[in-house]
Amino acid sequence: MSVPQVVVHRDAELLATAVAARLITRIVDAQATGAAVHVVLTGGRNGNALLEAIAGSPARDAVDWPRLNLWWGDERYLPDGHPDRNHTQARAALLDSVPVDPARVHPVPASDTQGNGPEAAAASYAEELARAAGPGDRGGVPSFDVLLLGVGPDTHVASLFPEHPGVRETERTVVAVRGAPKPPPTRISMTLPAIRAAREVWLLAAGAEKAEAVALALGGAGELQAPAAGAQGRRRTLWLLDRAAAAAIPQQLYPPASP
Ligand SMILES: O=C1O[C@H](COP(=O)(O)O)[C@@H](O)[C@H](O)[C@H]1O
Repeated sequence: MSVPQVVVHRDAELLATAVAARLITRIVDAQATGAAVHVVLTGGRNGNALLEAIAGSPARDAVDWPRLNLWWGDERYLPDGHPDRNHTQARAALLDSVPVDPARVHPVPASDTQGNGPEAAAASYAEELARAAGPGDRGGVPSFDVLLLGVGPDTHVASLFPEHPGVRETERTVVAVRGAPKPPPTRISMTLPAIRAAREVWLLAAGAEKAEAVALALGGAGELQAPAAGAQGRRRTLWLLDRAAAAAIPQQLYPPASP
């Protein structure tokens, strides 16, 4: 696993703009190799702000959208089109305005399309991921090029909450989450093993309400107490923060040249 690297931007708006530029470049470079590129999206404020920033960037046209494979790290178990679904929010922020191929966009099943409960929806998403995995991929998921995660104020990532059963999962790639402390209580989430199969994991956090969580996760907490601490990419783990969210991180992690 990779050692976390921290990048700090002035504020939430610049964070979204800078990460949008970074992600567009990363996708364009990966697509230039001819390989299938897989990106895992996140919900939440920073995830949606990033998608809006991509939508507003002229460089978005450099992405070969029909060839891009998109997944979600977690989802709220709600009917298709519900405004609180991460998929619905991603469509509004970006996906409805770029020429993605619906066959390559992989939303987590919704409660009305997969009405047999969140456990069945999680199993179905795990199967979909396994079908997309190539012979060289590990752990029953495609080798995600970039897996994005928002960091919650309690250190949750995807829908893996501190001390919840989901964060203890070591085998399955996707689990149902019941009784989540953040509404809605019923969710579907990729697990830490699936997250750690990604080549690059990028964690996003902005705002003073995230400062304690970021400091805890980067300060040596265990993943049960702070799930964000367990989110690491095979090649790269990037913590992309604004100044307010970075305010309490250990001094030695603060990048020296941050503006
Ligand atoms: O509920 C969720 O929360 C996290 C963090 O969201 P934020 O608004 O605090 O940034 C998000 O990453 C996750 O996808 C979402 O389902």
